[in-house]
Amino acid sequence: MTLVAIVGRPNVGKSTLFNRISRKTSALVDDFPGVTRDRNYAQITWEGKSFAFVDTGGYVSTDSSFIEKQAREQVLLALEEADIILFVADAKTGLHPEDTLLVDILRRTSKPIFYAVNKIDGPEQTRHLAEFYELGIDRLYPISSAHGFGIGELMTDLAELIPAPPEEVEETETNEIRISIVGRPNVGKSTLVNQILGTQRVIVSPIPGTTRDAVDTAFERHGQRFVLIDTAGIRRKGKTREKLEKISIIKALQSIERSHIAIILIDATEGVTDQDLHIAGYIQDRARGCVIGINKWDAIDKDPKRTKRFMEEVRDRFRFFPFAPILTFSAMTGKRVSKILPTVSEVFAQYNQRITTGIVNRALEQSLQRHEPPMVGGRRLKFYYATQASVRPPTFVLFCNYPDLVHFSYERFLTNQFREAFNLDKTPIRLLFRGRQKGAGEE
Ligand SMILES: Nc1nc2c(ncn2[C@@H]2O[C@H](COP(=O)(O)OP(=O)(O)OP(=O)(O)O)[C@@H](O)[C@H]2O)c(=O)[nH]1
Ligand SMILES: Nc1nc2c(ncn2[C@@H]2O[C@H](COP(=O)(O)OP(=O)(O)OP(=O)(O)O)[C@@H](O)[C@H]2O)c(=O)[nH]1
Repeated sequence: MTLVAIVGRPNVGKSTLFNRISRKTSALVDDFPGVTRDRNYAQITWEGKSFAFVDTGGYVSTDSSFIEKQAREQVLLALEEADIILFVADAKTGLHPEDTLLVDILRRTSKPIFYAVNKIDGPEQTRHLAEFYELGIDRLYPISSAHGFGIGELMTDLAELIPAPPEEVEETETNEIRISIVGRPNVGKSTLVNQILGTQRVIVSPIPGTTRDAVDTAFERHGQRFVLIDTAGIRRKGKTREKLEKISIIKALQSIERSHIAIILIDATEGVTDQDLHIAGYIQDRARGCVIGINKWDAIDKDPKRTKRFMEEVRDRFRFFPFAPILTFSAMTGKRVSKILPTVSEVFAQYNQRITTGIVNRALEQSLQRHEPPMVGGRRLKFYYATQASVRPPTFVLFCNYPDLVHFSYERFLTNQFREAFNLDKTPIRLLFRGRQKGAGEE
């Protein structure tokens, strides 16, 4: 997905603009689920084009010279990582020497840049625009983030640069397994990529991903084709790790989006952190297959008691992922890395599993017998029929009398029953509840 970064001096109104675009416009906003804590990025659809917005601002320092340095760094990082840059200046303060500096940096790139002058709240203020033409930019967008003026036009021009959404690749029945490797900085992602690719002789070819930086790598193993998503992105080392955080998480989300199976790496020497769960939450929301990889296993004390406690803790913190296999390995020494691809294949096979309708209905009947559906609001919940609607992940539609009243705990019960009956212990599955079909072709 195309990534648009908003950059500019402190206080020019970047977050106000971001908020307006992500919440208060008619743009359809799909917050990245699972990562709602950080409000700095949003997935947006404007005139049929989808893209992600990131606000690079929010400088913590109060020392103004330091802030300016930080702003410059953000611009450099945005240039490196984003596909389109949206530069914002402030009409109220007027043209600032620092604006000129930032614009000079931006000029060095061939990436598309949009220049907006903010806080032009009414027609009488458009005169403030004049001095910004000193920057030598042909097209300036006068906007008011606070009042919403000029935003629509800017967004429309921006959307024009974004490629049309690709045909839904997801459901094409190719058998290549698309894998994303995600995790916090320093967990060993690139070491693992090198280890996996180093042991694979048949590297098919690097294939350009959706954005210019994203280069995926395809290879074959025992006749199975694998694609490692965004190999280039994983290998590229960020110099200023901390500040990359905002963009790097979006990159991870985008990789997950494009993959079938996500390998989330945990650093054994640090244990499971909140951010690991944050990323995992996104894998869950997107219903991707998942393998939990505990890396740097060589570096910890392998006292059996301690190991047992460690594994229990991982299971507990990932309790929302009971189906994700957990592997321990060392990307550095290569020990047990060979387990990864077979495990991924196993998860993928289940992720694609189709169950015949007869078997689905037998499992439904048995589940209903084992545990009668509860009364809801004085009414008895009744299930009529079930069928598998799709794969990736296996998704089952259950027709019943009160589809909206199926309680979470009963849904969980049915999910567990289905998992067991169909041997789907390693993949997410989805249950959808629908009202009884009234006639052919009707929902
Ligand atoms: N008059 C006017 N004020 C605005 C407009 N947009 C933002 N502001 C004000 O400008 C100030 C700074 O806005 P922010 O959105 O926090 O600026 P920022 O660029 O995100 O700041 P950093 O977080 O430091 O990077 C706030 O007081 C806003 O209310 C606008 O269109 N018109
Ligand atoms: N002991 C040990 N160290 C490892 C292992 N895997 C990676 N490391 C070390 O951990 C550090 C980070 O590894 P990278 O592969 O660069 O991690 P990364 O996740 O790609 O890092 P970012 O680029 O910051 O996201 C390096 O110093 C590696 O040598 C491992 O299995 N065992």
